[in-house]
Amino acid sequence: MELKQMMESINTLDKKALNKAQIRVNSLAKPLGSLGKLEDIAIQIAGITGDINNVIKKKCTIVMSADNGIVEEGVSSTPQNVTALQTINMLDGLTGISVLSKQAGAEIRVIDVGIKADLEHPRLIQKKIMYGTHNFAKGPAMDREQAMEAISIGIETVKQLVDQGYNLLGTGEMGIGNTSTSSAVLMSLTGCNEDIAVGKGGGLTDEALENKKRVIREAVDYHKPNPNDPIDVLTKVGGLDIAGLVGCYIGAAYYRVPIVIDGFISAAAALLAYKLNPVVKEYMIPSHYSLEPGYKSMMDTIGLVPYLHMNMRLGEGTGCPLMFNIIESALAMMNNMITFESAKIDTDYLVDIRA
Ligand SMILES: Cc1cc2ncn([C@H]3O[C@H](COP(=O)(O)O)[C@@H](O)[C@H]3O)c2cc1C
Ligand SMILES: O=C(O)c1cccnc1
Repeated sequence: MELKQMMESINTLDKKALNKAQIRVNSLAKPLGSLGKLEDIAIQIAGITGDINNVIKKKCTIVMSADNGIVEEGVSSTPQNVTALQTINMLDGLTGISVLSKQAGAEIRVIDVGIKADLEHPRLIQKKIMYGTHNFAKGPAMDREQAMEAISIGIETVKQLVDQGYNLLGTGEMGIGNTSTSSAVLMSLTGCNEDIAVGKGGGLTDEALENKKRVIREAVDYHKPNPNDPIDVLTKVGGLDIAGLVGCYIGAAYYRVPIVIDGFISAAAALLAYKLNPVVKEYMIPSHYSLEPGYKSMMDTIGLVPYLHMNMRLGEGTGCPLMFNIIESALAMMNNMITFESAKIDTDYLVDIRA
C-alpha cells in the first residue's frame, strides 16, 4: 500500500472504548484518579485496541541499526565501527537493551537498515539499504527513495510482529552519529537553535560539542529542509535508522498496536511521524525523560509527557522494557482490581479531587 493511502486510513482512538474504560477505572475500589498515570495508560490502550480488558501476549522492541556519514565531521567521540560491534553484542544478549528486555520478558528484533559493514548473525534481520548515509555536511544524507524504503521496512516489521501475535511494541536504535541526525531533524522541523537541540550524545568534550553545534547549524542552513515536508527533512539531514523508526510508528497506528518511544533518536522519529500525521501520536507511549537536551523540545512539540525520570541517556531502546513493566501494571489494575460494587463499598461519599 502507498504511504499516502496508509496515512489516510489511520483512525483516531475508539471513543466508545475510551469512555467505557474511564467508567471501569472509576468503578474500581480506590479514590477517584488515585492510580494516576496507570489509569491514563490503561484507558489509552483500550482506545487503541477497542477492548477495555487487554493482556500483553508478546512484546518486542524494534532496533534499527545504521551508520551515519556525518561522523566524518568529528561529531561523535566513538569510532564508527561501534555500530557494528554493538549490533552483534545486542543479538548476543549482552547490551543494555538486551538485558533489560530479558528482565521484562520482552524480545528484540535488530534490523540492519544501513550498517557500514557486512555482518553475519543468525538473528540479524538483513535489510541494508546502503553502507551508511552520506555526510550531510556535504550533501543530502540519502535520496527520497532510500528514505521511503526505510520507512517501508519499519511498517513491514510492525505488520510481521502483529501477525505473530505481538501486541506491545517499542522503538530503539544503534548508530554512531545518530544524536547529530536527530538534532538536525529537530532544528529543521521546529526552527529551534543548536543550543537547544544539540547535546553531547555518547560523550564529547566542551570543545567538541561546539564543533558539533557548528557542523549541524551550517548543514541545516545549507540544506534548508522544508519543515512542512518531513520526508525532505529525513532525506537531507536524517538517518536510515530514524527513517525505519518513522515507519514503525506509522505501522503501529495503522495496525492499532501501542508503541513505546525510547530516548532522543526514537523521539526524533516520533516527531517526524507526528508531522506526517498527528493522529499517530495517539498510539505512542513515551517512556523516560532522556537527558539529551533536545529531547524536551521534541516531546513538547508532539505534546507528550514522558513517564519515567531515570537520568538515562543511552538509547538502543532501553526505555521500552522499563515502560513495558509499567504498562503491564496498568493492565493488571484494569483487569484484576475489585470494584466498589463487588466490594459493597458505598460511593455516595466519594469526593472527586482530580483537577
Ligand atoms: C558503547 C556505546 C553503546 C551505545 N549504545 C547506544 N549508544 C547510543 O549512542 C550513539 C549515538 O551517540 P553519538 O551521536 O554521540 O555517536 C547511538 O548508537 C546510540 O544508540 C551507544 C554509544 C556507545 C559509545
Ligand atoms: O537519549 C538517547 O536516546 C541517547 C542519548 C545519547 C546518546 N544516545 C542516545
